[in-house]
Amino acid sequence: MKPVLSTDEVVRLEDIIEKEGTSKAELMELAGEFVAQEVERLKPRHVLILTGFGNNGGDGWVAADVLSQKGISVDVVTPVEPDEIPAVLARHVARRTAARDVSLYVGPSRDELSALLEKADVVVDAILGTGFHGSLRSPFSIWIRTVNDASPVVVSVDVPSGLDARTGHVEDDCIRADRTVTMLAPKIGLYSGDGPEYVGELVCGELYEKMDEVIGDVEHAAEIVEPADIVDYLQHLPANVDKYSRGSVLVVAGSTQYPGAAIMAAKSAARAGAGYVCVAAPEPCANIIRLALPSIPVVGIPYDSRGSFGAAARSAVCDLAKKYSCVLCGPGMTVSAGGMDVALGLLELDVPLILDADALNCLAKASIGGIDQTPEMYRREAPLIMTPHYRELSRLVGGDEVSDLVSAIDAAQKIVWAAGSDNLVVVAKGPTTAVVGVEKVLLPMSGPASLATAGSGDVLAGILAGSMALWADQVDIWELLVSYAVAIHSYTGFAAAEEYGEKSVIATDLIDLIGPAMHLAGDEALRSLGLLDGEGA
Ligand SMILES: NC(=O)C1=CN([C@@H]2O[C@H](COP(=O)(O)OP(=O)(O)OC[C@H]3O[C@@H](n4cnc5c(N)ncnc54)[C@H](OP(=O)(O)O)[C@@H]3O)[C@@H](O)[C@H]2O)[C@@H](O)CC1
Ligand SMILES: Nc1ncnc2c1ncn2[C@@H]1O[C@H](COP(=O)(O)OP(=O)(O)O)[C@@H](O)[C@H]1O
Ligand SMILES: [K+]
Repeated sequence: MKPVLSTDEVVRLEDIIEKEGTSKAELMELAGEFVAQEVERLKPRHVLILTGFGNNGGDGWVAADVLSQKGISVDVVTPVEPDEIPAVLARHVARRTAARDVSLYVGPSRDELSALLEKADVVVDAILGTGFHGSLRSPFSIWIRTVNDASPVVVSVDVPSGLDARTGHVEDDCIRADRTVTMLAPKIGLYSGDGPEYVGELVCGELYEKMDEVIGDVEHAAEIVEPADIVDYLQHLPANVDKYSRGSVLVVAGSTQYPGAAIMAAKSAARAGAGYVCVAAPEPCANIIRLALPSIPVVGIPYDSRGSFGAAARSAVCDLAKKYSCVLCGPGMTVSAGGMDVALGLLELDVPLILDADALNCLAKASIGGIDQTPEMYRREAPLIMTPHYRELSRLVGGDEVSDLVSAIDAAQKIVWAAGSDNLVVVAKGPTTAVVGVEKVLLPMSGPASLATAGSGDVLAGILAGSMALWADQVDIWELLVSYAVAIHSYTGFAAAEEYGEKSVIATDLIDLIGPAMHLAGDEALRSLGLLDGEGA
C-alpha cells in the first residue's frame, strides 16, 4: 500500500528528511530533476515552463536547467525577475537557471503567452503547489485560463495549479494536467473533490532514497490499495468445498416499492462467491424476487400497510439471520418503523453484518444528532460494515456537510472512533471511495463514472456480502477485504463501460461482469507481482 498525506504531514516529512541530512534545497534539486526526467519521456523539442513565486516554481526552474543542459529548447515564464522571487530557495535556482541557455519571459501578456504556448510541445506547470490557498490571483488566473484554452500537453508539478491540495477543491480555475508529477508522496487533495478531474495520470517522485525509514514517522491521511495487496482474495476455490463451507449470505432487503434492489444485491452476492444466498423480503414482494432469481430462496417476512417490513419482521429476520455466515441489510427496504426494528435487532446478533442504504437511514433516524453520539447503538463484537454514500453518511453524523473525499473521511472517522472497534468499517462511497477503520483509511481503486447509476450501490453491497461470506474465516484486516470488494465493483464498471459504452451502463450490467472483473483484478495483481507478462492470460 502507498501512503497519501495531508499537506501538513508533507511539511513534517520534509522536516524529518532535513534532520536526517537531506536539506530542502537538495530536495528541490531532486524534485526538478524528477520533473525533467518525466518531461523527457515525452521526447519534446521545445518545452515551456510556467513558474510562480514559491518553491513549486523552484522545482520548475531546476527542471528548466536540467532540460536545457540536455539540449532541449526551454522557455521559462515568470511573474517577476528572478532576483525578485520572494521564496529564498526558488530565487537561488531561478538566478542560476537564468544564467543558462534558456529564454526568459517576465510577466508576459496573454497574447505573448498564447504565442509561447503555440511553440511548445510540452508545458510544465510549476505555478502553484501546496502553498496555494484562497482565490486565484492575477496573473495566474489569466495564465491558467490561457493554458487550458490552448489545451497543450501539460505536466503539472506536485499539484495542478489552482487545486487546493488539502481538499481537492477548485474554486475558480485549475490547470487541466495530462500528468501530475507529485513529490515525496501524493497529497489527499489529488484524490478528493475536483482533484481526479484535473490531475491526469499521477506519478510520484519519492525523491528521498530512505523513504521507507521515515514514512512511518508521519501520519497517513490514507493508503492506496494496489492490486498486489488484495491478491489473497483472488485465489481459486479449494476443490473440496461445498455450498455451505463457501459461506452463506442472508440478504434482508426489498419492499413492494423497491424489489429490484433486493434482486440485484442477492444476485451480486452469489456472483461474488457465496455458496448459498437467501433473501428475506416483505411477503408482498417475495414472489417478484423468486421469479427473478430461480437459484435463490426467498423467505416472505411480515409486512406493513406500505409493503415494507412490518412490526413482526424483527423476530422473523433475526431467527433466520443466526444461521448465516453474513447478513446484508438495507437495499430497497425503505425507512419504516419495522425496518428500523429489523436493523437494530440485527445489530444485537453475533453475526457479521453489512448495513447499506435504508438500513443506514433507519439508524440515522433512530439517533439524535448523529449515531456517533450513541456508539452503544452500533458497537458490537462481530464485524460491522456500513456502506453509506455521501448523503447517507451526512445523515449518519447528524447533518455535517459531506461533499468530497476529505469531508467523507472525517465523517466516517467520527463514527468508527466513537465505537473504537477493530471490526467496524465505514465505506464512504463516492467517485473515490474511502474504506475507513479505526486505524486505517484505505483507498481501493476507483471505478469509472459509469458506476454513478441507480442500483450500483446495491451491486457493491452484494459483492461485499458474497466476499465476506467466502473469506470471513481468513480475514486479519477487515479494511482490506472490503477494499477488495470495492475494487471488484470498480472493475465491473470498467468492464461494463467497455461492453456497453460509458454512458449506457446500468446497474444490472455490472452483476454478470463480477466474474470477469475478478479475472481482471487477478491479472493485474499477478502482473504487478511480475508473475504475468503483457496483456494478461
Ligand atoms: N519544501 C520542500 O522541501 C520541498 C518543496 N517542494 C515544492 O514546493 C512546493 C511548495 O512550495 P511553497 O510552500 O513555496 O508554495 P507554492 O505552492 O510554491 O506557492 C506559494 C506561492 O504562491 C502564492 N499564492 C498562494 N495562494 C495564491 C493564490 N490564491 N493566488 C496567487 N498566488 C498565490 C503565495 O503567495 P502568498 O500567499 O505568500 O502571498 C506564494 O508566493 C510544493 O508544492 C513542491 O512543488 C518540492 O520541491 C519538494 C521539496
Ligand atoms: N463518479 C463516480 N466515479 C466512480 N464511481 C462512482 C461515481 N459515482 C458513484 N460511484 C460509485 O457508485 C456506487 C453508487 O452507490 P450508491 O450511491 O449507493 O447507489 P444506489 O443507492 O443507487 O445503489 C458507489 O460504489 C460509488 O462509489
Ligand atoms: K503546479
